[in-house]
Order: sequence, then structure tokens, then C-alpha cells
Amino acid sequence: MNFNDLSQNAVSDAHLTVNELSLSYHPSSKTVLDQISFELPQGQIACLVGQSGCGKTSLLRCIAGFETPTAGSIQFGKRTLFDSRTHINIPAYQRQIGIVFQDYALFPHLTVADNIGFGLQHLSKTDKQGNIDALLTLIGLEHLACRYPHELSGGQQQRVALARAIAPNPQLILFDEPFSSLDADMREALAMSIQQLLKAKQISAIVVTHDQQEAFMIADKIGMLADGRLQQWDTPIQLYQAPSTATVAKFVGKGSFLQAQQHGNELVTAIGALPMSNYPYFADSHQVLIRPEWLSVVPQTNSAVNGLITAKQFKGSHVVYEVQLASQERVLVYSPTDVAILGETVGLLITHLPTSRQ
Ligand SMILES: Nc1ncnc2c1ncn2[C@@H]1O[C@H](COP(=O)(O)OP(=O)(O)OP(=O)(O)O)[C@@H](O)[C@H]1O
Repeated sequence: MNFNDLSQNAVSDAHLTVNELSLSYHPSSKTVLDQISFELPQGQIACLVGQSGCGKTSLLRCIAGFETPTAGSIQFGKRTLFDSRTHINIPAYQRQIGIVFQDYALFPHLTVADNIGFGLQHLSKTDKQGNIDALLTLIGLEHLACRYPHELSGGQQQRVALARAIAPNPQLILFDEPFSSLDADMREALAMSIQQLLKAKQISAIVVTHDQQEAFMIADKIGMLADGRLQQWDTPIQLYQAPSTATVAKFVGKGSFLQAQQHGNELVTAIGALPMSNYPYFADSHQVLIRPEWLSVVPQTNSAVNGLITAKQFKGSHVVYEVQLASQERVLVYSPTDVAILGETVGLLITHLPTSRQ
């Protein structure tokens, strides 16, 4: 059986729209989700990031149908899954959404093949076996079909969990920290193979992760939550280069904040005047964000802006310098080579112009 046959029932109308979704677990308790709105076109992968307790899992559980939001709506293609105004609330088991949890949640008494085939009871024996074989091939575990979950590694178990979620042919799969119990190499390899698999099948996915690098690697869109509010819903590059709030800027990636005074189209800072349209500027605090790779450490004589190296870390592929400016502000700078020693006075150049903010 060709694996493509599995997607023959897929409808193209699988656009997820979450509109002004709010949630409080108890009427008197605080708002856990506060008017969350975003859209996810079919086949796109979104990652939810944010501090512990910001509401990532709660949002996933609302979409899955495990929690009842206090207000708002969830539309998936032509189907309304939830709408507080019209009192529509499709039960979880009828939402046709796949779910993959952190702990795999495989059935321990079923083999790999039977775990994958669990949601395919409605098919004939031949069709069911065909689907299971195609999925086993897809996840590269044909040779382990008869094993039980406890006889598999963590990565293998997670691949079986994914195959089980894909088997009923959902158009959306929700992942809650799917790779968190795996080691770094395994995480990266599995994240990439799952991304390819989802893309090949045009399955949309929402992935809750603590790992920003993982989100950058697999996401078409990243949603950053803080205190139950969606701070930004954007491409990974935009989130990194043009964070819309200081909260996002502080959470995503590394960087330094410098005081900035706006003069026309420029931001005047201790490292010079910067074109305002290119740099993330937070007007309420008069601060501009400078990423470490936007600057270079050069000999003192090569720049009008000087600073003192106050810290230095060798990271293998690059060196991280902390440079104290005349204003007493400190900036981080990445350098591909080791060019200065601790306590040395160096020059600083702005060598990279971030892409224009949209
Ligand atoms: N069943 C529940 N009843 C009451 N409060 C809850 C319940 N589940 C979660 N909360 C609260 O809702 C808030 C958001 O929790 P949630 O698990 O969604 O956050 P999270 O971003 O997924 O956190 P983490 O990254 O630690 O998993 C927290 O303050 C949490 O204590």
C-alpha cells in the first residue's frame, strides 16, 4: 500500500481559527487564557512557547476539547468546534484531532502494530493491516512491529505515539512537550523527521515546547504566551528579529537592551545612531534590543565606540563577549574567533542590519 493512500480522505479545508479564547478553571480564579486569537492554515506547524505556567498546555487542552473555555470560539475548516455564544462544544472524541503527549501514553499490553492500529477498528482487516504497515515504514520501525512499548527506546516509543496519532488520518495533531524526555541529539533528529512527515501529509500541528531552538527549527509560526496573553504570533525570524513587546524580546534568544533617544528616523544609543525601522524599539521604556550577532569586537582604533571586556565565554563555535560601554551599559557580542582578552578595551562595530520590521 502506498502511504499516500492514507491521506485520500484529507479535505483541504483545515484552517484553524481561534478567536478571543479565554479560560478560567474556576469562576472565581484568575484568567488562565485571556482573549487568545490566531490562525493556522492547513499544513502549517505552530509552536507555543512561554514561561512555565503561562497557559500553553491549557490552550492545547481547549483546542483538543479537554477543557471548556469561558469565552471565544474555535473553528476548524467548516466545523465550529467551540463557540461560547452559540453554546457549541463538540466533545473531544468527535473533534478528529490527534494528540501526542510527553509520556507517549502507549498501551503497554499492546504491540507496536496494535498500538498504531488502535484507532482503525472501523476498517477491514486488510485495510487496517495496510495502514499499519505503511505507518511502520514511515516511522522506520517495520522490524519492531511485534515488540511491546517497554521493549523500545524513548525515541522509538515517541515515533509509535506519532504513528498512532496519524493513523485515523487527522488534519491537526497537538503535541505537548513531545521530545522533553529525550536527549538533545535524539530530540533534534526526531523533531526534524516529524516535521518532514507532517509536511508530507499536510497535517497541521501545534507543539508545546520549552525548547526555543526546537521551535525555531520546526515552526512556521511561533506563539509566545505570557500570563495567559498571546504576546506575538509570528514566523520564527520575525519573532527573533522583530519582537513586538519587551516581554517577547527578553524571552526569545539572547540580547541586550540599550537606552535610546528617538531623533527623526534614528535611535541614538551608546553604540551610535541606528535606523529606527530596523531595530526593535520599545517606546514605553525607551529601549532598543541589540542581538549579540549584530555587533563585532574590533581593535580599539577601528571604531569610535569603545568598551571594556567584562566577561568572556568560549562556546566552541564562537566566543561570547560582554562589553561595558562608556554609558556603563553592557552588551553581548558574538565573535567567530577569539579576538580579545578579559579587561581589554576594544572597539565595537555594528556589522549586521536586522531585516526591516514588517
Ligand atoms: N486543572 C487545573 N485547575 C486549576 N488551575 C490549573 C489547572 N491546570 C492548570 N492550571 C493553572 O493554569 C495556569 C496555566 O497552566 P498551564 O499548565 O496551561 O501552563 P503551561 O504554560 O503549560 O506550564 P508548563 O510550561 O509548566 O507546563 C497555571 O497557573 C496553572 O497552575
